[in-house]
Amino acid sequence: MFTDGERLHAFLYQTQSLLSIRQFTFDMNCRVTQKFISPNTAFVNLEDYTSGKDNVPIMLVNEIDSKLPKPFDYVTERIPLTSDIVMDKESIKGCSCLDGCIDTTKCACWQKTYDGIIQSHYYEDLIGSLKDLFQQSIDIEDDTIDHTEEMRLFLYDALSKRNFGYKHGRLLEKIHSGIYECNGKCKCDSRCINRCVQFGLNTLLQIFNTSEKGWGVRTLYDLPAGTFLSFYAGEILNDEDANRRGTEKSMGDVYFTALDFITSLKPTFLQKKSKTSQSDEHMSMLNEDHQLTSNELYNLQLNGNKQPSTEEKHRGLSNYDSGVYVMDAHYKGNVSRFYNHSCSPNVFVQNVFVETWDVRFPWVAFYTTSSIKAGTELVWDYSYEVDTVENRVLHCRCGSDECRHRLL
Ligand SMILES: C[S@@+](CC[C@H](N)C(=O)[O-])C[C@H]1O[C@@H](n2cnc3c(N)ncnc32)[C@H](O)[C@@H]1O
Repeated sequence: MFTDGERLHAFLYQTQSLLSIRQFTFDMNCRVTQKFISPNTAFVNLEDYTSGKDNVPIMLVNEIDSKLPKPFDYVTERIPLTSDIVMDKESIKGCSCLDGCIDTTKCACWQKTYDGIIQSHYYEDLIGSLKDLFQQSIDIEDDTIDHTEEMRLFLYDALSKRNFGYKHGRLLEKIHSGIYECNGKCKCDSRCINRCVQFGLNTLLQIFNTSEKGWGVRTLYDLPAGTFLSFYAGEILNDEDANRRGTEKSMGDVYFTALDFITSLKPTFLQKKSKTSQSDEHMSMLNEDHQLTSNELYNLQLNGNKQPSTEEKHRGLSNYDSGVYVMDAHYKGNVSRFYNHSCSPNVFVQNVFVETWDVRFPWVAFYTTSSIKAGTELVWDYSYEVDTVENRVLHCRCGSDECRHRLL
């Protein structure tokens, strides 16, 4: 009997168990064996909508009528639409850990995640106060000593104690500056604690007809907080193709998700622009949890060619073109294309880097914000900006008490 995650992980690691810590929970409210059974009659009931293409079967039920979703190719990858979309997979580095990356302060991949936090404007206050603490702990009288490396290690240690990143296979807090998982160049193996999204789907989900919002996704079992659900699979489009598809009536931007991690890393760049400038407005619409609308994309394209700021150069962001890429799951996609919006979401989005550290191409991964009961719909906040798309109004039907009433 294990009462804490550390001991359980050590046991699984040492015994080279095929079980993963992600298959366990210490959340006593989670009834792990009790499957959700809908009381309604189903007109359609498919055991595996993916036809074996995903890691685990995904059921589909329709309790409203006998329709199915419009056909599309079920894929479990991210597929560049055109040959000009090339990810930089060369500059990725691996760690040399042999302990399953338990000591996160020594793992090069965790350090990459920590470095992102240290440099990100989101964590300015936290990092500032940690740096103050460090200053207080050293001998400031002797200014001949360079404390840079010592401070770096101090910050890594402090961040690891605050549980940034995966904890026993769960992600309890979003990391705005991205997560860098261990990868194919690392010495660690699949038992490493810094690998999650790369294993793909492993929870049992069900696609169902919500009636007011079209198809949606619910969980068939209770899920603890921070559980990884799935990542957004589909086609990667450049801005030109996204514009074309987004404005075509037969396609539209319904299944678009912006890969706008770069824009979320550019605070200096945004702040430097005049508040009233048109480009500023368009850039500020793009936060990292944002499903891109075609108009926004068009405007971004018009205003997107800027000189890199000092911060961009510092973080190596200027190594890449300034294009914003979009994931489109209209023709090719996975279960993630069916997650609906809610103004009180129970799912959050995390940018994760797996086989590439190219900041233009993070994996858009979905995790639970809190523990969720079997049968509950899984919903995230699309963060659309109302009135940004001409002649388009989309009323929100999330039903939450905090509903903002309009999606667009
Ligand atoms: C990414 S798709 C989600 C899956 C979609 N329901 C389906 O049937 O394929 C986004 C679309 O779902 C609908 N939708 C999602 N959340 C909604 C909400 N809270 N209120 C109204 N419609 C919603 C809207 O039509 C939106 O354009």
